[in-house]
Amino acid sequence: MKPKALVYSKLPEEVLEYVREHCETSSFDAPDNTPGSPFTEALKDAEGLLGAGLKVDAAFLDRAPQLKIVSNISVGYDNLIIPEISRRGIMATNTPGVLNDTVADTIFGLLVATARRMPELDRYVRNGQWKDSRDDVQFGLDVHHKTLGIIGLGGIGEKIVQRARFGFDMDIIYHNRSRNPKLEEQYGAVYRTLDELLVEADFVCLMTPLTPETRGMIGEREFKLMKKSAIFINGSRGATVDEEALIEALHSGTIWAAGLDVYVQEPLPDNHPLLSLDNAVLLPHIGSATRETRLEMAWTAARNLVAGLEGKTPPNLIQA
Ligand SMILES: NC(=O)c1ccc[n+]([C@@H]2O[C@H](COP(=O)([O-])OP(=O)(O)OC[C@H]3O[C@@H](n4cnc5c(N)ncnc54)[C@H](O)[C@@H]3O)[C@@H](O)[C@H]2O)c1
Ligand SMILES: O=C(O)[C@H](O)CO
Repeated sequence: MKPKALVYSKLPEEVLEYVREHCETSSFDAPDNTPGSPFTEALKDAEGLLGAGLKVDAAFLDRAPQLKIVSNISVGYDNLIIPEISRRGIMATNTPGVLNDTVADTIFGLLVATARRMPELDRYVRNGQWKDSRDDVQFGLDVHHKTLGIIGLGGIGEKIVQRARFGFDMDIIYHNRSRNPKLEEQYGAVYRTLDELLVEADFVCLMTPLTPETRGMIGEREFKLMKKSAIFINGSRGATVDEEALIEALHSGTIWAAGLDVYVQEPLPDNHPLLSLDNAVLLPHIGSATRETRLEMAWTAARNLVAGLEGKTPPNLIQA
């Protein structure tokens, strides 16, 4: 008898087919947690769960008594309450590595777009302002030969640094839980305390996971330490930043601009204060969102799921 899998995100057809070959599969484009819904009913028997972004905590796990593995289609797993999942002997997996280059392209692209004010100037052209323009209205800041300060130099961070160092001749400083001598040598990256990095960097780029230690790690104090010309880039998770402090820093000119892919509340609600700030460039959490990479992530997560349900150690098992 095949194990029972519950898929709660829309998967590419070939990946869903692979899951169906190995598992008795109930599949939904999105979870519907209302009592009595087909998703809720399927959850009662599910041994494997596959999808992106669902909060898996104690209350959720109480509704899924047969669960053996939760396979996340993302590298970040702050939606999974790992101590609670492990306490019940359930495995959890993520999709590291396969998205590093794609996310680095997005985050470095966001950095350049913010420094050179590209979205704002696109609006300027479309609104017919070009013909009566003064040049200085269009001035941005240079990226090349500046200092990039990266907080969280892991898989994605390294690929951002590679682009900055070899594509844009930038100097690299970094702050991490531990030092990485290999990357220091490879990219000339220099380790800094968090405060040193904030004071020195022209671009502050946040790429840590969201954990109890990183929640709200950049707030009013940290923005005040940054240069007035600093550009802040967040590609991690919205809650690593105190969003109110960020809005105030952008509004008051404490920093020059911000490029954001992630927010405390996603999608951003209508009338959110960030929407009215021209010095904020806003992307809708699309770091890994290319066809190729999303397909690769779905395959990685599906293979993790099937391995776990076949009694093997999944390739990307999250260590509690
Ligand atoms: N915007 C997007 O679409 C998108 C896409 C992928 C990942 N992400 C986010 O990026 C995060 C990082 O992904 P990754 O694959 O590079 O992970 P990773 O584990 O390879 O790297 C994370 C790095 O952060 C460091 N770190 C952890 N806690 C820290 C702390 N308190 N202070 C300083 N450094 C700390 C770790 O030591 C590690 O080097 C994910 O967890 C996710 O939240 C966002
Ligand atoms: O963590 C990730 O993989 C991305 O943010 C997609 O959710």
